[in-house]
Amino acid sequence: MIGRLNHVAIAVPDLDAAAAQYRDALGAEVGAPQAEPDHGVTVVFITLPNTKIELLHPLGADSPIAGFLQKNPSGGIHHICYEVEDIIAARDNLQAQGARVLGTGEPKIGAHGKPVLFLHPKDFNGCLVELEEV
Ligand SMILES: CC[C@H](C(=O)O)C(=O)SCCNC(=O)CCNC(=O)[C@H](O)C(C)(C)COP(=O)(O)OP(=O)(O)OC[C@H]1O[C@@H](n2cnc3c(N)ncnc32)[C@H](O)[C@@H]1OP(=O)(O)O
Ligand SMILES: [Co+2]
Repeated sequence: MIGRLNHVAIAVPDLDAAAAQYRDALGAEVGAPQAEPDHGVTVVFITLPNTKIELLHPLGADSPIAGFLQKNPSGGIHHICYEVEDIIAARDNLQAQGARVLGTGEPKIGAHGKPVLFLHPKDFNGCLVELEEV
């Protein structure tokens, strides 16, 4: 069911500093900040030859990643995103196996303009999993 690794997300305390570090110290291709108010984050995508890094910073009062950054003030790997061909079929399959889908259970449109869902980290070895339909 899951396909390519679409991105690895890192929550950062300072988005501009992290973006500059990837651009200047690591020589990576760094995109512009994208506000995603529906998700409570601002994101910066770093394009690598085989996947992307998604830098995340809280946006708004009730960002879902605020708690993560309070627990990890220096930042840290926040989630991994796998691609799926049919996100509803994937969701239904996973729920049938007892996995918890976060939020309303209905996909939201993510930063790439595609439907995304999140699976509870406690059901996936402590790793927050995002699925993106491609
Ligand atoms: C613009 C969209 C973009 C895209 O790619 O398209 C995005 O990726 S948006 C990314 C931001 N949105 C989300 O992360 C939505 C899904 N996340 C959530 O709903 C929450 O972050 C949640 C429920 C995973 C955690 O929320 P919170 O930290 O407030 O809850 P708890 O403190 O109760 O945490 C419960 C339990 O989970 C552990 N935890 C929390 N976050 C993570 C994480 N990223 N990875 C692994 N584990 C995590 C937390 O430590 C608690 O564990 P415990 O042992 O009980 O302390
Ligand atoms: Co993501």
